[in-house]
Amino acid sequence: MLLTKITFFERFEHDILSGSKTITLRDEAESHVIAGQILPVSTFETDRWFCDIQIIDVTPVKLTELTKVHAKQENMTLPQLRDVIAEIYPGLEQLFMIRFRILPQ
Ligand SMILES: CC(=O)Nc1ccn([C@@H]2O[C@H](CO)[C@@H](O)[C@H]2O)c(=O)n1
Repeated sequence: MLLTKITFFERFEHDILSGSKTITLRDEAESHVIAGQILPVSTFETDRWFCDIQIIDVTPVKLTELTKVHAKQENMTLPQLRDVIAEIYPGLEQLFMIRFRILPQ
């Protein structure tokens, strides 16, 4: 089943809106989006809509394969990104990188 919406933690809202966060790393359950798809984005905490994104592509990536390039696309350092993923997806090795662009409001 394709996702029809996506949520982000509120603390990433600013980076998404400013264009400094251009990927998200998700588990398999949240990887079901396709290139070209447009999705409404809301906060995880209160389900408040804050933008629409268009999916560029989805690529499987293992935790061990993450590099500074991924971190830069998250507007983080690699250690910060590893910490965030360990917190959200403890013990998960297989991630999916979703590249997106923010649509003008
Ligand atoms: C239910 C829900 O909202 N889940 C998630 C899952 C991930 N992310 C962000 O994607 C990147 C890598 O995981 C990091 O920047 C994360 O913080 C998020 O914001 N929200």
